[in-house]
Amino acid sequence: MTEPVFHTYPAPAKLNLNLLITGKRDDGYHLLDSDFRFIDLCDSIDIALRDDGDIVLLNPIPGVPADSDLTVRAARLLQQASGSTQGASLRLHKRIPMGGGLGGGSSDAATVLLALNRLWGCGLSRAALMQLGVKLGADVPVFIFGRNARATGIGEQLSEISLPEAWYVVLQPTVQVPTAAVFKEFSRRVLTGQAGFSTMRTLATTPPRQNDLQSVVCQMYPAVNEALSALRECGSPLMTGSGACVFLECGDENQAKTVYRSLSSRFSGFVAKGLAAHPMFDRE
Ligand SMILES: C[C@@](CO)(OP(=O)(O)O)[C@H](O)COP(=O)(O)OP(=O)(O)OC[C@H]1O[C@@H](n2ccc(N)nc2=O)[C@H](O)[C@@H]1O
Ligand SMILES: Nc1ncnc2c1ncn2[C@@H]1O[C@H](COP(=O)(O)OP(=O)(O)O)[C@@H](O)[C@H]1O
Repeated sequence: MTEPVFHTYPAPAKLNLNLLITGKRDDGYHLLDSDFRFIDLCDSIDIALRDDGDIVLLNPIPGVPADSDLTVRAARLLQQASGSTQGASLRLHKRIPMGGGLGGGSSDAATVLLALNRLWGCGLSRAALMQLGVKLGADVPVFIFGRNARATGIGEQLSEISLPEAWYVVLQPTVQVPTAAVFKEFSRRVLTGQAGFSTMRTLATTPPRQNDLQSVVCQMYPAVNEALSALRECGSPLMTGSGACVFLECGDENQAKTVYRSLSSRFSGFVAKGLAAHPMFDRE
């Protein structure tokens, strides 16, 4: 039997540079207005073709059964949608903290869709892959879109944005935040008048450095508040997505490293560079 040939594909993390919650759909999903930026912290996925049609994750994440891993779900969804009879073996190298608001699972799913669409020769357009991706999670389409983007709808309506070079100090409080619980608590606060929906910004407005989920998460998880307070000594930090990670934008790498060094004995985290585009994005 011939040895399988693996190819390796990157799956970058994202930051939400702002996150406004502008409303709620009838199905319970919330409407957002958010600027997504890719950063250079990446998972990577080794993929080899199989001709038996099986989708096999060789190294499941402890606590996440292979069948519920977003990489496996993405591959099976593409098989169904394209009618492909080919399979794949997947090996996942996780570096993006889980439940951190950095979109790791969604990015892994997007990378599998992009890679297998090519390897299986499915020929689905980027738009068709994005429509498939949103079935796996609201964050998946932006990673298939491939450029830093302003997202509206639940995250599936995307327009490219151009962002200056920047480095980010990211602190990772030692909690995993369940996205659904955070949205649920935000919704409860809206219903009881303790919070309100933001207005979608107009094109002319400078994006506010605001995350409407931040105060909810800080109350549920004091560790997130502590990380924000520590970064506030150096600037104006923000939480990404539904947390738990928080970040501070810096204009140059030295500044970011200096800030991180001053906090690294108290917090885990890392310094990341903002990317101009997804590493798999080729401007054809
Ligand atoms: C908040 C954001 C911002 O980028 O990021 P993360 O913190 O997850 O990274 C995303 O909107 C998260 O997207 P994603 O993580 O793919 O969420 P999903 O799996 O689709 O949804 C998980 C649950 O969160 C709630 N949910 C999610 C997205 C949304 N726009 N409205 C919601 O109400 C729903 O209860 C849903 O069942
Ligand atoms: N490949 C994957 N990588 C990470 N998480 C995954 C993956 N597949 C499924 N999950 C599940 O999705 C949850 C949230 O994942 P993640 O994308 O890391 O966080 P967030 O939505 O906060 O950005 C995890 O706790 C895990 O149960």
